[in-house]
Amino acid sequence: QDASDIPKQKHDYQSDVARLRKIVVNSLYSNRDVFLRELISNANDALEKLRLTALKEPEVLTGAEELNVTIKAFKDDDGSSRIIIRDTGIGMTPEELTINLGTLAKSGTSEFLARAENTDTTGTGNLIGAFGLGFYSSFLVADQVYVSSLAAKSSRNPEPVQYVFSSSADESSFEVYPDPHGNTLGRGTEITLVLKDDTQEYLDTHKLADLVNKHSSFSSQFPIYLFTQRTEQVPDEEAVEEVQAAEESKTEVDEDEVVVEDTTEIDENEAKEPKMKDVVVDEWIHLNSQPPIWIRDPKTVTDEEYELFYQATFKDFDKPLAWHHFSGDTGSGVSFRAIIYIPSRLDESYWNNPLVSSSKDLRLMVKRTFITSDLGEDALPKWANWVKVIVDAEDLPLNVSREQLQSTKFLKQIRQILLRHILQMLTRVMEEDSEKFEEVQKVYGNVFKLGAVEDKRNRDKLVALTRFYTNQKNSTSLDEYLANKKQGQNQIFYLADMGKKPEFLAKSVFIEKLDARGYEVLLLGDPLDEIFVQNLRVWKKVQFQDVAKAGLKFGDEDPEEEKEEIEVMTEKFRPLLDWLKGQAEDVVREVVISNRLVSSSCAVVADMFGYTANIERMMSSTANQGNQGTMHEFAKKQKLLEINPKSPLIQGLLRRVEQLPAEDEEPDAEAEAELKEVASVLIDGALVRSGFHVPDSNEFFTRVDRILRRSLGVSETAPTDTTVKPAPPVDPEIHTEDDFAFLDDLPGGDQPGVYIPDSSKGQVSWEVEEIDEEGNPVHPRDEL
Ligand SMILES: Nc1ncnc2c1ncn2[C@@H]1O[C@H](COP(=O)(O)OP(=O)(O)OP(=O)(O)O)[C@@H](O)[C@H]1O
Repeated sequence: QDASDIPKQKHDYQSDVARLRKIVVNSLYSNRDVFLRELISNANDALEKLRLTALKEPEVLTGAEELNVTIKAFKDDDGSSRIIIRDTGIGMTPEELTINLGTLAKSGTSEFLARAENTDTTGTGNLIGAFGLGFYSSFLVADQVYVSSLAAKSSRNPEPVQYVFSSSADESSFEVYPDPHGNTLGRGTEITLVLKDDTQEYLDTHKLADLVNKHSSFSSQFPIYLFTQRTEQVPDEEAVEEVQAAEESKTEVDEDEVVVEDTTEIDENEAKEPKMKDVVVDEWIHLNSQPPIWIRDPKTVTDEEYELFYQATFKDFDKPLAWHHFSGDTGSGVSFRAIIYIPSRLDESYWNNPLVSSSKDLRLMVKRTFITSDLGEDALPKWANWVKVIVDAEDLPLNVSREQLQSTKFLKQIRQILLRHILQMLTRVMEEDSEKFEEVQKVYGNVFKLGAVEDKRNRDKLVALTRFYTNQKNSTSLDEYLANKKQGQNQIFYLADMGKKPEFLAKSVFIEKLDARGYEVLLLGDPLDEIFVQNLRVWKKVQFQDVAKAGLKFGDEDPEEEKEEIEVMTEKFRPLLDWLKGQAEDVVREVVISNRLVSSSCAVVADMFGYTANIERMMSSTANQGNQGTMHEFAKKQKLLEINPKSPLIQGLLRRVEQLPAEDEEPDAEAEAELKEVASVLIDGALVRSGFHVPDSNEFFTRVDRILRRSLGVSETAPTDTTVKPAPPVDPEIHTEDDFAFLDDLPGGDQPGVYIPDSSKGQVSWEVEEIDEEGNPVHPRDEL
């Protein structure tokens, strides 16, 4: 590739590339193998791009006939060891060589850099495995790299010229220049790696073949050929002719053609002449000659093959959690084969935009040829759009475009089929492998709840996959819950409080009695849980009952007896109920005798149409979005104060209320004020215990303070010593600029304006009002 007389354009690497190359060059040797996988993957991408472009512009196919990748390792005449990886793909123009190989465009790379520079070299090795370095992995094994490329001929580029990109591992620059050999490639890209002294092992064709088989045989749909030489014994008599034949086959190989079969043939009647001699036979071996795994019979594919295929195809370096390989017919006569994979984690962005669904990893092939992985928005519902799927349709035309595809029945049908299989597969994991199902729950537990809300058609199957905490178990399905319900119980009890841990919820006043009596209650701490039950409302004809709301029924009550008991109690506590209602009228609609409390004295319960504390919080976090108005205010007031007639505190309060002077008697202002204070603390306490906000927390604590003093026998009116150290005297001296040097370091420098910390961006807004000298706002209208 020497081209001393050709003018070369020299470029400095963009700084990130320089950093990246440094890491690569200095990083551990154990990961060097990845270079081959990365370069083959690039070659495959280039071939794929060519084929897709050719659908619209067949002209790009001129120049080289076969679409393939070839690999040749040899010792050059100058003693250097070289590997040449060549593809007949789309190729690169000189500008593309400069931009694609001299700058970094990959999104993951800056993350990689940040992490790699903070880790020791062992860690870097793992990172390389996880991220994939693309072209730069060449420098793991090579001192010097040449990339010759001839872009495909097209209307925009009717006369492409072959250019070379050249760079060595220790330079911070690269060169791009016209290939001194001219347009030798026909089309595509040839990467020549001049191996380092300590990477000579890659000259070994067995090693190369093993590497390709391990990593790349899945990642390329195009044939990959490896150049090999073997020694063969041939009769000496034919020596001259044989040598010529071998020469011929060698020349053939030296040109663009790829010869798959052994070209040396031995004549049958040569047995007469036993004298033999050794000849070296050149051979191109087809490395990935096995059909792709989705075409194969699932029985013949090993788990490791499924995993490697997944990792190579979807560029996920974690192993999948599970997969399902099947074939079928869409019903409109298109037969297909598919593999569905469940990744081991959800993309971090999954929950950012809960209502938008686009599946990036639904790879559609037709007759083994990749067509598209973009099946448009809503190709799958949101709950399922994280699956990674490969579908190969046998009977669709190869040149179908994405737009055409969307108008075919095929897409709609395949969508239903995929969804059915995803659900079958998850259900099978649930039924047959509880350990794996636990892992699935960890990652996708909330996804199933979302699905049950979103996908009405598959609701029942998705609900069956959901799991919940309860006061009795760490995990239950709704069916298990129903199997455990008590005689007469006709409600599914749940307590929802967003963001709270199950252990906390288990101590709530609302489940006191249920828990004490042995009833199971779902403890829902995730915001999605409440949305889930609100949407579902009923499961297998049993209604969900929020235990923080009115309407709770155990189911074993004798309605007559209970009614009577409540009536008796209500009569007995009438004076207290009436009096408390007067005290609590700002917060609750009614005060009633409770049948849900055991040890607590009282609780605030949402009425049928009222908001529970959980919903109220959700509403107020969106309150400034308006349009809630009176309905919101109305719903907020729909609460009941329930009192526990068995609580000594309540009984004591009743006695004190009864002792208050009647209306026609002389009022006892002091006794009344004291009682009011107790009531107020009781009501506020009930609000807090029930998860609501106290209307005025200052007032609340002042009252608590007074009551505490009373119980300690301290004077209620004795003032606290409030003397404090006053501020130092006025200091009119102006400070030097140095005292404000720190201001320069603040974002925005010394510019006037409001500085918003990054963490609050988008959350704060303000309006600026112009004021006149007297401090009055200036309204534009004033100027009229
Ligand atoms: N053999 C090739 N033929 C044509 N273009 C290539 C070839 N190899 C690399 N390129 C171009 O150079 C770009 C950069 O390659 P690189 O391998 O660094 O990153 P990538 O391929 O985009 O990312 P990744 O390897 O992680 O998929 C590619 O996007 C492609 O445009």
